[in-house]
Amino acid sequence: MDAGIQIDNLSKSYDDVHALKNINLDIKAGELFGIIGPDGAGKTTLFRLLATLLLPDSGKLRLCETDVVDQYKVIRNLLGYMPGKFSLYQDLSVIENLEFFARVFNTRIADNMDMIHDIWVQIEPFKDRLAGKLSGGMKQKLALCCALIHQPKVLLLDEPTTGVDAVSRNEFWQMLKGLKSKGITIVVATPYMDEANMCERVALIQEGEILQVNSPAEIVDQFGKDLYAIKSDDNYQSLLDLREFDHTESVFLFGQSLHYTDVRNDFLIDEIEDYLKNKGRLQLEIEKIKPGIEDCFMALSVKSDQHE
Ligand SMILES: Nc1ncnc2c1ncn2[C@@H]1O[C@H](COP(=O)(O)OP(=O)(O)OP(=O)(O)O)[C@@H](O)[C@H]1O
Repeated sequence: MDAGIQIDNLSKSYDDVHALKNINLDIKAGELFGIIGPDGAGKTTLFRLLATLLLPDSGKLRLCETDVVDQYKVIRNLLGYMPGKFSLYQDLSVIENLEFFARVFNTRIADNMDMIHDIWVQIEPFKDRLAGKLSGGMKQKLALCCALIHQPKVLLLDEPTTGVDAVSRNEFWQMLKGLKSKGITIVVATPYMDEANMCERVALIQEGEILQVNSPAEIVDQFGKDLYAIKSDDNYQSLLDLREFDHTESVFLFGQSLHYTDVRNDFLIDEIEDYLKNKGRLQLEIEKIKPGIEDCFMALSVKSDQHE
């Protein structure tokens, strides 16, 4: 059985909100795939459709060569789903949660220990603690064990690292790489653009539309413009001034600096510096930088808005 996912012309609306607009996506068996987009982009809707919890308005979804709508009972056994919010019973202990999920799938923990062992050993010392009393990182590990206890072929993880500290986030991605080596197809939805680099390929999604599907490295390679980081004594005022600058193609606030592209291919950085100095800016620092996934996302989303 090929554990890939095929999505053809899929649309879903909630009344007048078009949560997914005619999307197409092909995820390969055994891939670690990211669905990357901001809040409200449609990630959860896509996962709920794949997990047989919602029906599409139109389009086809296939998972492990099986139609998700027609054969939803088969799909539920093939799939492990870790929803974004509270998939655990807070007033059951760690072990009781795991036993519960095993029973739902008519299986036993002992029969599936090989699948969860590496993760389970990290939470086993807390097995009698109520799930509600676990730290964010521990809850996430338990939820992952629960989603894996029936040995699914495909694992869907909806924002698994939201609200989790940086160390646990990193550990979590290492765990996913371990699972990938067992041959499971893993699809992770995340609003954190930097997590794209942990995936083999990603789909960038915004307002129900897929902007691009590719490997993170190829997405960055296709940026196609020189990018500059600009800092000054007042970044916000620089942003406003650069929006008025004749040669600005794009300018966004990124943390402690602005990210800027110019419509011209050939120009001197001094021209931007002089322009901002004339506007009264001090302590200017301008340097050419490599684009990240977030820069690519911004550029693609501007293009997509211009098409509408
Ligand atoms: N049950 C619902 N009723 C009405 N609108 C909904 C419902 N669920 C989602 N939406 C809307 O559909 C769009 C997509 O939401 P969805 O939850 O799929 O996005 P998301 O990328 O998972 O974002 P988030 O992380 O905020 O959940 C949003 O505009 C959202 O407000």
